[in-house]
Amino acid sequence: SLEIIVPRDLADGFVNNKRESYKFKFQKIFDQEAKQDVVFDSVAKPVAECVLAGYNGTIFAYGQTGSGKTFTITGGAECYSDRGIIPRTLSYIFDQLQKDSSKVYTTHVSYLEIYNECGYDLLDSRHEASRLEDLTKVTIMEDPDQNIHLKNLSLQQATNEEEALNLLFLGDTNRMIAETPMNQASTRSHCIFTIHISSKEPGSATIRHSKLHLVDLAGSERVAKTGVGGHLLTEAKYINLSLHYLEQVIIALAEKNRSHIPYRNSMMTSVLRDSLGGNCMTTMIATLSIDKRNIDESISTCRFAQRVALIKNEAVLNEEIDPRLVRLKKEIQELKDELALVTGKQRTSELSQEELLQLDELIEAFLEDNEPDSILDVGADMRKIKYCFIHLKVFLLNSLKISLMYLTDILVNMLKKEKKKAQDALFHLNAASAGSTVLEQSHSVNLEERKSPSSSFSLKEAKDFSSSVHKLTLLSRKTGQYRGKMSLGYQEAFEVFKRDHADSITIEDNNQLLKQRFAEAKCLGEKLNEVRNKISEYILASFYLLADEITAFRGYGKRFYYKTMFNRLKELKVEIEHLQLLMEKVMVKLQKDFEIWWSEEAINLQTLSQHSIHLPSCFTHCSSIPLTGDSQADADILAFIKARQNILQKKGKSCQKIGSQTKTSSTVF
Ligand SMILES: Nc1ncnc2c1ncn2[C@@H]1O[C@H](COP(=O)(O)OP(=O)(O)OP(=O)(O)O)[C@@H](O)[C@H]1O
Repeated sequence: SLEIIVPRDLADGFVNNKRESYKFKFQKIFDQEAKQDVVFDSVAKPVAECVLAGYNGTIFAYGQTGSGKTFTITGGAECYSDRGIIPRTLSYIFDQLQKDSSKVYTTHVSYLEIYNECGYDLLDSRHEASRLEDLTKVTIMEDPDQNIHLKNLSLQQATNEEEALNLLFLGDTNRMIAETPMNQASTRSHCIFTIHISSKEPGSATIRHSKLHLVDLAGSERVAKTGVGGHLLTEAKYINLSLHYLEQVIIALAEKNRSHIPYRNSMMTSVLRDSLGGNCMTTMIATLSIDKRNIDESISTCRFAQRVALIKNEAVLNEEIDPRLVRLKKEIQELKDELALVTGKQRTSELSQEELLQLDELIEAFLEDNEPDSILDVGADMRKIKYCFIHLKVFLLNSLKISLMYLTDILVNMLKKEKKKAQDALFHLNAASAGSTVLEQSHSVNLEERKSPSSSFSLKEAKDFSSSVHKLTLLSRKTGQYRGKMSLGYQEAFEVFKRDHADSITIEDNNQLLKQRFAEAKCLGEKLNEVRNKISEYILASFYLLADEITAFRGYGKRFYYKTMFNRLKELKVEIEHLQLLMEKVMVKLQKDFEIWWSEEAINLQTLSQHSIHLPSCFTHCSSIPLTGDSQADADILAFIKARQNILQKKGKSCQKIGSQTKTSSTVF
């Protein structure tokens, strides 16, 4: 349970009644020290398990701006351990899928942003987003059975964790690039990342479909308190309206005997219709900011969460008969009808008892006939032909089995004799030196353990590793485009800006970490190869030395070592890829911040020159700078000089050296 104590002064000021203590009960409460893996294990893992079993699932984060919704759902951009529910869930799901060979799985992801009641596809690869409006618009369609369909929302196939993570980061980057200062995307829009899973047992006609929505809602604060106006007010109204409609849906669902639930009032409630009061395992995460100023928002968040907890969903397995199979069955029936029409006989799928007896006699006669040219003629009936083939196959296998048993007996006897000779020789040798009886314990080593290691885990994966970590991600292509466009002066200014940006420490830290991980991976890769070769030698040796137990035991130890190293290498691969994506993301943010700042500086300088205002004293040496006459280029040059001066002034240092990096340095500009 959670108790919020409102101090008397606050109770008098902001909250109408005089209550000082508000108590709430929840399934689980995490304090601010809670780590992401703990949150994943207790919140997301149970839902992911249900989704893997074929149920729909939703996890949504609700709370005021800055309370940690994005941090919980997506994760922090600074370090690997900060990754949130989405990357951890992807990792868990793909891990489980890999372990289950009883079914064939297909996985897709989609990423939808809802801003001002309009939906946008964050994974639209056909468009390079620089504004939100550039992204493909998604609209809602309803079929006659009142099922919701999202038109234009792309479903991207992801066959493994790496592909899914790339898509997540692509969507996050599109979201970041498309946001404007007026639209701080994370604050003012809702985002829904969905993992779609289909599964089918080989040979079965039933397909299971399930989806997992991971939802990061817009900030839940009330408009009246935020004190915004103009465009922001319109926006805030939309956001508050959609959250208000969400609240209405929740209230309606919690009421007994309510027949109409107002899902259609907003896009978000329409999309989440199944998650709220429908066929879905839904979990809500309420995020609170413990700051004293936010007490009333925290109380209303808790109240909302309490109401949500009252809703009862009914989750059922989503199964359907494979439509291809239905079509094929129909086709078979039509063909059967056609055949009956041509032959004049209606054929059943089974042969009659009488027909089977006749066939057995024919086959027997055929097998007993020593004439090489003899023929087994059963007519143009596929059922009879198949029966003959099966019969002959069984006959052949039985004959083979008998020959093998005979051969094995001979071989086993040979082996026993050879082994006895080797043991006797070793026994005499050992007895002469220490009287050891090591060999007596030999029989427990399982032949299964002597198989080649490559049969239980694939070496190809280890080789793929080195190539995949160097692969260009979708994001680096995006950042590459930016860099390609820069002029020399622009690049120099960007370098100065980057050096002093708050995120430069993150970049540097992650860079160091990446280097360490690369080195570790390289070293592991080399060792892995070495061990692999040793194992092959041992196995070969133990095979030729007719089960020398000591050698095999050593080989087994190496195998275990190999497996541990291989698993570590796999972990490293995921971590390195994640770090690379984090770095790309920070770089995109940095470039974006720089462009905003750069254009602001250029505008400021243009204004200065238009109003014939003299440049400040720090610009006096500018007169020696040759200007080009082109207003845009000159503004760029002057903006850069001013930027450099600004940095130097703030740092209070001489012109030659720009000072050290600080976390708050973004305020410098
Ligand atoms: N548990 C946490 N540990 C460390 N940092 C956190 C934690 N929760 C949030 N933060 C940090 O607090 C800041 C705000 O968090 P976040 O962006 O997740 O809030 P939000 O609720 O999503 O806000 P918005 O409504 O604007 O999207 C971020 O810088 C984030 O890294």
